[in-house]
Amino acid sequence: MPTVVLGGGIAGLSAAYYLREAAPIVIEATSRLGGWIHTNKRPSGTLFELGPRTIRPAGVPGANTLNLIEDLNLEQKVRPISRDHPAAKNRMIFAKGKLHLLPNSLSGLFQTKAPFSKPLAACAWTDFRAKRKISTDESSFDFIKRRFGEDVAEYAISPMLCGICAGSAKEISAKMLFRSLFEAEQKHGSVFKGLLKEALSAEKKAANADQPGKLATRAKTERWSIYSLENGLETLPLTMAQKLRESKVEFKLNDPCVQIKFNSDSVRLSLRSGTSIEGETLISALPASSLAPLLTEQHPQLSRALSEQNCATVAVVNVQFKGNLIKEPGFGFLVPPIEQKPLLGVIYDSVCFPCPSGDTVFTAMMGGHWFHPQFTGKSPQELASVAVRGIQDILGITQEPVDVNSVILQDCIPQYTVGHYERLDEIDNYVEKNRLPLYLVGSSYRGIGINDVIMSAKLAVDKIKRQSSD
Ligand SMILES: C=Cc1c2[nH]c(c1C)Cc1[nH]c(c(CCC(=O)O)c1C)Cc1[nH]c(c(C)c1CCC(=O)O)Cc1[nH]c(c(C)c1C=C)C2
Repeated sequence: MPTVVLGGGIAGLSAAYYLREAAPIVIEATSRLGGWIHTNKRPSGTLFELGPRTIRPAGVPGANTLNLIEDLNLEQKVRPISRDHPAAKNRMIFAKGKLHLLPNSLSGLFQTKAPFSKPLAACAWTDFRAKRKISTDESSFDFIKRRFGEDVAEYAISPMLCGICAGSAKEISAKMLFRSLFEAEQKHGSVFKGLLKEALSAEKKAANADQPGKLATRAKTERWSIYSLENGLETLPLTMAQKLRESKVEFKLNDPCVQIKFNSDSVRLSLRSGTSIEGETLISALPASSLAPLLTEQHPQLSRALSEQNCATVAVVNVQFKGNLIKEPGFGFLVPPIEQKPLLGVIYDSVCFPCPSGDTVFTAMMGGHWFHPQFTGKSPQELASVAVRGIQDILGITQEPVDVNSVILQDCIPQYTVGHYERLDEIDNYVEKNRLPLYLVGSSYRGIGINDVIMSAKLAVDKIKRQSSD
């Protein structure tokens, strides 16, 4: 019996790719593969990315993605941005009516730069003096405020979390971004005291990873900060799908799963069309909240635990203006939630990847944790006007755009709220105790970035292969 992969986004495709020799079946509810990775080529030739647009090469998961890209023969299509490129160095926040460049050098950390009221390096002193608070988890905002001060929580961490998960730092678990810092405080009483130990354990982790391939080594030597692919990031899932088809992997598209039942040594999936599929093992690459209702009848407790996760909805508006309008090149800017603006942030796409026409391309992101009630019921066109006006106001642009595309990405980013990792333990324990042949991969669990998601698929497939050879 085959392994069944549920979901044809990047997590499902990666799982199927790592498992391709065992001929898995991939089930996807829609007619499209690739999930949130979606590149829209405009009639002018400009690329609008509707979802993620770049990947980081750093760390073990970063090297793993580069190994995969090399395996897919996509090396020639990689478009890297080095660490000294303005898009890698210059990150801004819009606060108190102005754009502010975040410090990008050691000396910058020792200067008082607006909107901060003291040099960021002074945080080390705040951390040394702050009392330890014993807890299993707390919000990112509370953790950073306690250890480094309110300024840093409000103007550095809150916008950063908008840029990563479009979420509120007041709700997102401190362990999502600051796990090692959080644990350093719990163990050593101060974050800085624990940093040395963290560096040592990072080396140990790296020692356990697969060997970096040629491309990952090149990324290190050439000091890449981020990269994309020729014709946009969708080249990655499209190439994977093509290779999977060549490997005779079976796809069932346009047929959502409506129920999952586990038997003693197999799993049966009922699809909306009435088809039923039997497999030995199930890899679910669906968001936890979409998997939950499929398990309600047979495993209500597991279903309840999975359904506790919320996802944020993001409006993504791509905008093209004639000519070069960017005075200060950079990655773009983020807007701290305390500013109460409709924009979460704006990416300067054409700084990273210039338009052949010399035009300026921006992507505005809106909503996220604050989508409802602010934008409830608004059409993509209405949201496009809000975004265009926001960009024009902040950047002092008087001309109208030559091209705009607006989409609402419904429930696209899982929110790792306080208690997320404890809930994951509960889910894992349930699956193990009930000996379910179920593997959970994708952005709902242990990392929302593309690298994390691909890595989750690799780890699940490695485990399946180990178990079947035992
Ligand atoms: C649809 C909106 C998304 C927002 N965050 C993500 C998406 C898909 C996912 C994400 N973005 C970043 C990370 C961190 C790790 C990484 O892989 O780089 C993750 C998991 C960082 C990031 N944030 C923005 C960009 C362009 C990037 C680089 C990676 C990528 O292309 O997604 C900008 C940005 N993202 C969001 C907002 C609100 C925003 C604002 C300018 C939400």
